[in-house]
Amino acid sequence: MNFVDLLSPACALFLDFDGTLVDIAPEPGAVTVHSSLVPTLGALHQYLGGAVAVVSGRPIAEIDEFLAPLRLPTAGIHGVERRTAADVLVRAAAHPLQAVEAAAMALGAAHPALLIEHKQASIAVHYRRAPELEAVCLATMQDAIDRSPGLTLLRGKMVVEAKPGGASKGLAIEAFLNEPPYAGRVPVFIGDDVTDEAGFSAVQRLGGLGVKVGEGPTIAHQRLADPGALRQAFDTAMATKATARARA
Ligand SMILES: O=P(O)(O)OC[C@H]1O[C@H](O[C@H]2O[C@H](CO)[C@@H](O)[C@H](O)[C@H]2O)[C@H](O)[C@@H](O)[C@@H]1O
Repeated sequence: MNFVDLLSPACALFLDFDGTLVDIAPEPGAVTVHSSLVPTLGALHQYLGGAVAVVSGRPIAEIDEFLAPLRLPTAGIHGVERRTAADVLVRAAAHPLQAVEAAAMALGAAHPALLIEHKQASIAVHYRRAPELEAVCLATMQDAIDRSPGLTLLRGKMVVEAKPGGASKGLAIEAFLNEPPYAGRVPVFIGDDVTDEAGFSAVQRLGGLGVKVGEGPTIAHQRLADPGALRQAFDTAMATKATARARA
């Protein structure tokens, strides 16, 4: 892929976090932010006139902590919350989590290898340390979701999550694209997980490009090997643009 061509000032760039900007780690708190990432994202944000946003399954507050001191426009919890470029926080309707919370806590108590993540509007059960528990996690969460109006099941990398049904990464990207400075630009979304397919679908329907990071089936039209390849491509693109500007 030629990121130098892709990253023109006419594009709006939407970025997933885990598995895309950072490598997957054994647990959510253990990810490492590469030293070049924050300066590179800052340079991209400036180069694209502010038309960059993170679109993550994590809460916005966690993304802010990982990327500090950079504070980008961000959609969190798969689009349930969204901080616009004008710094306005928009939240989708919340739905009662008691049934899924109780089911997840009982599951965690029965199987200490599971990690239960509370994200205000959603509950995630991570089974990375016990992959053999996938089926029981899936069945238990689906049963609790069936008793929880408004919630839907989302699967990700070694995780099953109950989240509000009215939000998705695709809808979050479309909302950004209705606002400045994203409106009228060619959208590019880069992600790695099944949860990112809704984002690929949205940008490609709107004439843009989806870029899948890593292996696995996807509807994205382009692919990169891993987060390291993406960071390298960004660094190369920014260096090339800087050289071109210096020569002009
Ligand atoms: O949409 P993303 O920004 O990619 O976030 C997706 C989920 O990422 C986190 O879980 C995943 O990454 C962990 C750290 O690498 C890994 O241990 C876990 O197995 C993955 O599922 C995060 O904890 C979730 O809340 C996000 O939804």
